[in-house]
Amino acid sequence: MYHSIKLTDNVHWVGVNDKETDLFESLWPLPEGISYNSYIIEDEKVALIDTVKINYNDTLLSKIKGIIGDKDVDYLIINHMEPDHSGSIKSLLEAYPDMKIVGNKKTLEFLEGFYGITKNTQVIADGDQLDLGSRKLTFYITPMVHWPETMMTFDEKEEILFAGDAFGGFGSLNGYLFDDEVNLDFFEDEIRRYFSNIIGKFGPVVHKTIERLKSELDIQMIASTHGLVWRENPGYIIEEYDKWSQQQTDEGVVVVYGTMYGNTKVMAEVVARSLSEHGIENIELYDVSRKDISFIINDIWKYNGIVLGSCTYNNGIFPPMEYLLKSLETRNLKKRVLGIFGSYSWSGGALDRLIEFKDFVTCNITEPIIETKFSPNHDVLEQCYELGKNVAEAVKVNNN
Ligand SMILES: Cc1cc2nc3c(=O)[nH]c(=O)nc-3n(C[C@H](O)[C@H](O)[C@H](O)COP(=O)(O)O)c2cc1C
Repeated sequence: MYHSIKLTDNVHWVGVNDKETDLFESLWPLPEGISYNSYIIEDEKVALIDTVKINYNDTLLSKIKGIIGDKDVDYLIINHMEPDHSGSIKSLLEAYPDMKIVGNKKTLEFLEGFYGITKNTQVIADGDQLDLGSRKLTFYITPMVHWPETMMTFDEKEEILFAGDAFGGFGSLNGYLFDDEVNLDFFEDEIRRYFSNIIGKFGPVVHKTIERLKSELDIQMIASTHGLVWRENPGYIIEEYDKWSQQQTDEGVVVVYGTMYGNTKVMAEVVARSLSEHGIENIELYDVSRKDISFIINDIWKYNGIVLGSCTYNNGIFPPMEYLLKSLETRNLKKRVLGIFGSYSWSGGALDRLIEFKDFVTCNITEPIIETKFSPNHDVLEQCYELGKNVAEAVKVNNN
């Protein structure tokens, strides 16, 4: 069939592209869509690995039939129960009533909780194998590489790792599927945006899992539930994920400001100019109200410096900046050079919250910490310039 794609003679991608959903998890913009990847292995037994979002059930079924015709699907392996991958389970059971659903203990708890399915199940433990005839599949339980039930499935014969959400990214598959079929520039950004926003919080677990995979498996191909299949250079995406999981960064600074009437913006622009004058080539300057937070977090995951400035709003920090701070605290931000500054006109509040943030995250604070009452005067702007200079020097030293 033309609309499924061969990974190998007996392994096919039967996933779908979603260009209709605007916000992934109702949070993260999808300007270039996303794919939900499902794979079918046609051996003596037929196994399907993960399904797709409920809206695409018919497309998935027609792709499956295009490969196996009237044969049955014997096993459905669930690496991840999030509804964008488990949405078609009920439809598949209707089409293939004898199909066995394979998952770990937690998977089955989620299967019953979400879909009321308790029959046709086969529970596996870490390291268990499933014999499909000419090949065996081995299961690796990888809790919290995104959810508690997540696992990975390794095809011993073809050395393909079906990795669940790990190694996935945003961006639909526009005709291409494999890493060697595209220019990776776009994908590198969209995969990092996916990692930093969706998986970033679980970095230490991801790192441990990668260490285990590297030591136990010889991986020829990585087939994730989102985005590209890595067949030319699976090592590339493993190393990128590992780097991000440990918050290793490149030299550069992200300056983010929250402003209503522009005073805080003036301060941010002086900091940015000073960064540039002091040799920093990668500078991102964002108005926190106007740039979606997922793109800001993506850049923060890329670079080793951050400068955050905010106006005061109702005795506290400006609400969009609070959202960013909370998001970074949740992701256990560390190893960054950090600069902060605030503005107010009577009670203050923004800088207090930024100081609380500085104490929460494991980053190196760079002096001066600046606060202005009303519009920034000459002295304040001089301090902003000083902050830019000091941050520039610190990120050059601190490039990890
Ligand atoms: C709606 C609103 C609420 C504010 N609430 C406070 C406040 O609670 N305490 C305070 O010290 N300043 C408050 N301010 C003043 C601003 O924080 C201050 O003027 C700041 O310099 C504005 O920066 P901006 O020009 O970057 O928006 C408020 C201003 C506005 C417009």
